[in-house]
Amino acid sequence: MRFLSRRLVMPNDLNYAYSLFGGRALQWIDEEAAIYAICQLESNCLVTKHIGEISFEAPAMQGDVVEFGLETKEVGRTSITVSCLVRNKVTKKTICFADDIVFVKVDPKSRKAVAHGKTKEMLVKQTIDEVKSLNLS
Ligand SMILES: CC(=O)SCCNC(=O)CCNC(=O)[C@H](O)C(C)(C)COP(=O)(O)OP(=O)(O)OC[C@H]1O[C@@H](n2cnc3c(N)ncnc32)[C@H](O)[C@@H]1OP(=O)(O)O
Repeated sequence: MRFLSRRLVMPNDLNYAYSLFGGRALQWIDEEAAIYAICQLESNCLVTKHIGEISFEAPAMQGDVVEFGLETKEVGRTSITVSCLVRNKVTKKTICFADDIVFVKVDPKSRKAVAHGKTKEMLVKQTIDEVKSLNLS
């Protein structure tokens, strides 16, 4: 799992109990996972088909920096399934985990599911090449 993005918990992200609102966390997860899926499939014509079980393990508080870890679980003909872990950047404590987020590539005109043409093997190679090109050392 690669931690690809961070966000700062701001006052307007809080719930009535002064911790990160679950609905905001879901919005962030959908967006972060969509960006990840778009980059993996190299297409922005994707829609969220399914978000499976999600568990909230620990609260995030105002001023916390949270980071998003993303991973490809499955690659189908028209779909990709990803998981997303949200954790505290400093303590590494898990805030929530969404195991099963499915995106489907759609035709921009008909809005019907269409093949994305990628396999899991292709995506593994693509990621290795991308990480190499970032020259992170
Ligand atoms: C980023 C966003 O927030 S987008 C906004 C929210 N999302 C939307 O508005 C999407 C609304 N939904 C739709 O338009 C339609 O359901 C579509 C076009 C996505 C898919 O239509 P369907 O008739 O379900 O397509 P179809 O049966 O061909 O399935 C497409 C893929 O989804 C998968 N799928 C279908 N139902 C489910 C499900 N309940 N759970 C998980 N995967 C599913 C299928 O296995 C298939 O994957 P594969 O081709 O890789 O094997």
